[in-house]
Amino acid sequence: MDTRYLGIAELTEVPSVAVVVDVMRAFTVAAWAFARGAERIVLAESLDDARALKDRHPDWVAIKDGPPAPGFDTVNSPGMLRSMDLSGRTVVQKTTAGTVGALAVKDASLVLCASFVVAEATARLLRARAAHDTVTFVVTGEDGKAEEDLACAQYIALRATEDTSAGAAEQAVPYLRRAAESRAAEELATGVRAGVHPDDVPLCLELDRFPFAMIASWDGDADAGRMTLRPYEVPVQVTTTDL
Ligand SMILES: O=C(O)[C@H](CS(=O)(=O)O)OP(=O)(O)O
Ligand SMILES: [Mg+2]
Repeated sequence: MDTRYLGIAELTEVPSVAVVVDVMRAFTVAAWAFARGAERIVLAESLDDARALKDRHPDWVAIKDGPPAPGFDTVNSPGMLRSMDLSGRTVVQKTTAGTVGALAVKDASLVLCASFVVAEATARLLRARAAHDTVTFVVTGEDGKAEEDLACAQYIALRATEDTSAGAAEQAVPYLRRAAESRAAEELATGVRAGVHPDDVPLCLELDRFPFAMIASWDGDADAGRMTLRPYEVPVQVTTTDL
């Protein structure tokens, strides 16, 4: 597997396989939404688009980053999502980096959205589906320089070359440390960013909290057709016929 690491603005061609990484916080939040029962996450193009989706589908749960705002049900915080019951719900998500990165590679043949909480499942899916491909990791934060996203991307790339899930916790230590010392972690912990729960940073640094990867694909049934994120439970002994 060949790997490359690009910021959103550096995506000049359609990748074959894309792993869009946003540790703090979009794809930690997305994983928590699925853990709390959400059926799918519609990735909104803009705040206006998210509001319009919510207007057309009042039963959908709209999430934005930054401070709470009219028209949105909650904010981009795993600490807040953790206590919500989202059973069977469709979530609409719009954030500054993560959802923008996923939409930027919407024409790729496989789009995974990832963070530390789904790292091993993501790596396992790459082992099965992309062992002979070039995998483009989209480092969504800070114009491709966000240390928490780059560290997570490099960790998933490392794990994707391993045969088993043994040893993951030990291998992860330096990568998690880089994320813990990132600018995003500091800003979330010190109140520079809005719409934050005190547990957000530790929740974003939980390794393999969830057993699923997250695949973004076109869903013709969502509104008039939308890029939509869904969880994908990756069998431990996966073969290509499982997919
Ligand atoms: O909600 C977040 O943590 C960020 C937005 S900001 O950098 O805090 O303004 O969005 P994300 O797309 O999840 O990085
Ligand atoms: Mg981020």
